[in-house]
Amino acid sequence: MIQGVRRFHELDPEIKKRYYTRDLISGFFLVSNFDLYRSAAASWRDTMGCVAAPDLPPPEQLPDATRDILIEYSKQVKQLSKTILELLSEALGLEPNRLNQLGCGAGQLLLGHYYPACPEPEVTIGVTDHTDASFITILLQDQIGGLQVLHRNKWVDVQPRKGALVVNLGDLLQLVSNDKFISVSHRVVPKRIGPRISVACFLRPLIHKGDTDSPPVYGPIPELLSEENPPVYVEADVREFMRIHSSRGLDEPSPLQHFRV
Ligand SMILES: O=C(O)CCC(=O)C(=O)O
Ligand SMILES: [Fe+2]
Repeated sequence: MIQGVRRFHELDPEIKKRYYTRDLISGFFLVSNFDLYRSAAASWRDTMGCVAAPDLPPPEQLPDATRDILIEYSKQVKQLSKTILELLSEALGLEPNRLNQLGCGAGQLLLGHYYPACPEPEVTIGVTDHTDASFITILLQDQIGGLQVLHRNKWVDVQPRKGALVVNLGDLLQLVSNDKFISVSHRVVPKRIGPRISVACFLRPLIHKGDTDSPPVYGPIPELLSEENPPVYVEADVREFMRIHSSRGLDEPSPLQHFRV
């Protein structure tokens, strides 16, 4: 998959520009800095991607350079996401199927990032400090490194390991778990060597027009609430949640705070 993402980003710009758009919903896209002019700094990366669940775009809309592997990878990630959501349900003391039934993996967005080698890493940011809006994000990274998570107020490197995936907990999981799980702040620092390739699959509810008749609303899962554990969030319309998420700079506070009690 890493090679497939690299192949696409290293295509002739004349071919790539067919896919360049700021519409990240309708088909396969290439984008650079979706939050340009909203974040304080631009990110040192380009991103390709598409919605991968409920359905990938039709195969003929996917570029040759990445089509077959994208279809295969997305199939595998869908299976894995079911298992991870089962494990997280159990970790919360819920029925194993609870998070899958809630539709936590029903919508998926797959992104393939390309961080070029950077001549001045001291004054550049790969991607700024943020939490993901997803329930969880399944992340594949190559061996270059640069991903960091905030742990006890210190930035800690997430060392690449061959064959390993990183799973980030996102804001929507924090909301439905009523703060039992906390979404992780992370960022990517650029390197003099590169390119660095990563592939992020965001597990989200169904949010696009036509996906569902009524807007999905998510709040703290009732089984997790009690007198000692009252809800700390109100119910959130996820379209509103995502609208807030994508209309701000990635470096601004997460949409979660809008829904705190
Ligand atoms: O490139 C990475 O390792 C992280 C990407 C990321 O944080 C994101 O896409 O939200
Ligand atoms: Fe992220």
